[in-house]
Amino acid sequence: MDGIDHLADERNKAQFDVDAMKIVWAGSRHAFEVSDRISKLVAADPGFRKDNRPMLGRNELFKNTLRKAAYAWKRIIELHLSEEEAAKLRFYVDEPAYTDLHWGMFVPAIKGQGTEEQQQKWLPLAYKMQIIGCYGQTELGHGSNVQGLETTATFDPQTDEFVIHSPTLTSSKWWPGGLGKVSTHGVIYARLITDGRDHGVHGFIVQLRSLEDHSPLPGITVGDIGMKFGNGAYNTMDNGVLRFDHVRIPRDQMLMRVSQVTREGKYMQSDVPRQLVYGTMVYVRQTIVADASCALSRAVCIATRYSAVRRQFGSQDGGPESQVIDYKTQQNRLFPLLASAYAFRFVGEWLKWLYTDVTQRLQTNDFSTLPEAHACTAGLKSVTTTATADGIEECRKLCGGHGYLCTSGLPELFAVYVPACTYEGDNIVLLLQVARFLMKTVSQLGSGKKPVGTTSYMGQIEHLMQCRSNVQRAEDWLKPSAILEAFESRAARMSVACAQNLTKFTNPEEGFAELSADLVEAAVAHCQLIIVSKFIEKLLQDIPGKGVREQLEALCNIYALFLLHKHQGDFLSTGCITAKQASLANDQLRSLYSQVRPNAIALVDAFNYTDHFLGSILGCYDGNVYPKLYEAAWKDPLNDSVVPEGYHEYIRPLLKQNLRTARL
Ligand SMILES: CCCCCCCCCC/C=C\CCC/C=C/C(=O)SCCNC(=O)CCNC(=O)[C@H](O)C(C)(C)COP(=O)(O)OP(=O)(O)OC[C@H]1O[C@@H](n2cnc3c(N)ncnc32)[C@H](O)[C@@H]1OP(=O)(O)O
Ligand SMILES: Cc1cc2nc3c(=O)[nH]c(=O)nc-3n(C[C@H](O)[C@H](O)[C@H](O)COP(=O)(O)OP(=O)(O)OC[C@H]3O[C@@H](n4cnc5c(N)ncnc54)[C@H](O)[C@@H]3O)c2cc1C
Repeated sequence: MDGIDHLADERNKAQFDVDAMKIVWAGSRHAFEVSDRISKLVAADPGFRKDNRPMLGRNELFKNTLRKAAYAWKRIIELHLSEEEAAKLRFYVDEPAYTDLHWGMFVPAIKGQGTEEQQQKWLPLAYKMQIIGCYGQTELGHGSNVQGLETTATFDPQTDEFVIHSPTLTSSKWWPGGLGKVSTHGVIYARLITDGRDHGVHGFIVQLRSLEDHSPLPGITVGDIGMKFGNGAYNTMDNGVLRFDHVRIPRDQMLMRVSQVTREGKYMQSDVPRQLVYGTMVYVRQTIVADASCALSRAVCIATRYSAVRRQFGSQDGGPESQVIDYKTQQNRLFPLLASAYAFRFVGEWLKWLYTDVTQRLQTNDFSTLPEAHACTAGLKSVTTTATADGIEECRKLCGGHGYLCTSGLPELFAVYVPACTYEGDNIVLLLQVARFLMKTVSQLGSGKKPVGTTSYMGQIEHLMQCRSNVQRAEDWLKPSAILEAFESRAARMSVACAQNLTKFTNPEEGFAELSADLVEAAVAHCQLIIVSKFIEKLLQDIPGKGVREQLEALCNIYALFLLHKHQGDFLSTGCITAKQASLANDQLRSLYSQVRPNAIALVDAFNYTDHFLGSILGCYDGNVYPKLYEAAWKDPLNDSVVPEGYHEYIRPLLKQNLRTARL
């Protein structure tokens, strides 16, 4: 617009090397270079324009998504992009589409649950997009309770086929993304029945539509489930409904890595745990944690830049008013979110490592870390998505009235993001899984079995149950040991209290249900400890770049002390800290805000988001917000005419009638 960087003064205040921080954020120089190159490529291509999304009707919106997905694929082929680059391109195109489920769930389900032979047959077709797949698990009647699914796959030994059937209305598949209008195939979860015996839920590859004319195959009824929350947003996705009427598939389309059905119809289980049928969910939950840091950092980038641009009150002698970012209340809402974005980034990196490690162990039939991987992915998915969804809404409020405009980018981001609290497992249901894992860990403490991994802190249970924090001055809260001890003792004491209360019930399941709210809180405390400790571990690594480590230390302390302040009820009631120490933590938090304030804009610049990806006038790099808002308003279709359509039908007659009444 005017070519001036309105945030230049803010950028000049930075006390650290922003380029070095960009590499820390990206994970490596290589990751940064790929991300930087691909984001610019997408931003420069008018084929990936997205600013009109909230204005489009469903059909137009969906067709536009189909066009973009096909165009993205064309560019991926033309540019010979690697798998990593192609994934980045889809990420920066920034539009939920059937391809998310094809690459994100269908392919991983075949990789994780298919035999070598099945992978060789199906993966090349999927990689070339000669078939398009979805993940068909949830039904109208059951989502969380996977064992409650009703779709059946009955083996017919006469023909060597499975008969896939939806016996009830509630067994209709409901929600799978990409299913409604696009997928040709699906990994469909159904109860396996052989010789009249029900062996529980298994995955099957089922063709849904003709590869010739896209019409549903005989016995298949399929469609979209309808509009979802928000304009644009997740409505680019065709979440679907699907019913089977005795659809026959060959026996070799049951995914048979975990268990097999022989030609004679004999059910056999490999020596791998049956929970591997849930493996795709573990994989996706892990990616959702990394995605949380992307969504939250995006909202925080918008709110931080706008908070530096926006001025309100406080003018002295006719000088400029105060930047709203200088209000302590604004900092107290914004900076913990900034710190959370970094915290989720690092815990996401660690979770990716954990997932890779468990996958490698599975190859060698070492299943020992699977329960922990399940608990960590479930718990961290839950805690990070809840905080991110709440954080995006807080960023909208931090931007005042303008945050409510679609051009702020925040309403759409919120609408797209909130279902992350539900999909891939409802957040409460997942925290209850963590709680079960914790209760099991506590119950084994007396048996001499040493807790490992993320529960290893429970190995010092005697100390954690009686220790008292020795913080005496606000600065003492900057010591990682002080923070870790407080978080470990809080988590341990909450788990032990739940375990003790559970013993009061004769029926453990009844006790678990009765105490479930406390159990969820204990699970949250455990997950927050993981995030804090992974941030602290990150700081033990070599971190090059002037001032980068100091900024990360400040953010780590803000993240931990903000949680401590927010959950001080837990810390106080379990006796881990005193009221005086809680107050000192708050004093330290305020001074950390002052330390971060001059660096705030540079800390969000380090995310390296293009204006195209941010999709926000309030968050634009140059901070030239007002002219852009003013110009965008005039582009609204409602301003195409000065006198609105409908004036003659609805406004003029009203005014005339009021005129007559007034004359009376
Ligand atoms: C502005 C534009 C921006 C654009 C941005 C675009 C972003 C796009 C991002 C897209 C990302 C994603 C797209 C979303 C796609 C969504 C897909 C889905 O939702 S798929 C469906 C997911 N469904 C669920 O998650 C169901 C949840 N339920 C379950 O997982 C289970 O049933 C559970 C965990 C509740 C268990 O229930 P139950 O108690 O019945 O247990 P079981 O008897 O089945 O098993 C008990 C035993 O197994 C252990 N267990 C359970 N799960 C697992 C597992 N996954 N791995 C390992 N072990 C597991 C459990 O702990 C028990 O162990 P035990 O030792 O016996 O105690
Ligand atoms: C946008 C979106 C995309 C999706 N994509 C797919 C897809 O591609 N493929 C697919 O198969 N599915 C998909 N799903 C479905 C999704 O996985 C389920 O909706 C999710 O697992 C939650 O299950 P539910 O809907 O049965 O919720 P419910 O379990 O019915 O939850 C309702 C309420 O009950 C509570 N509750 C349930 N059980 C318990 C319990 N045991 N204890 C305490 N409280 C409980 C929950 O906390 C929640 O508050 C998608 C969903 C959405 C919203």
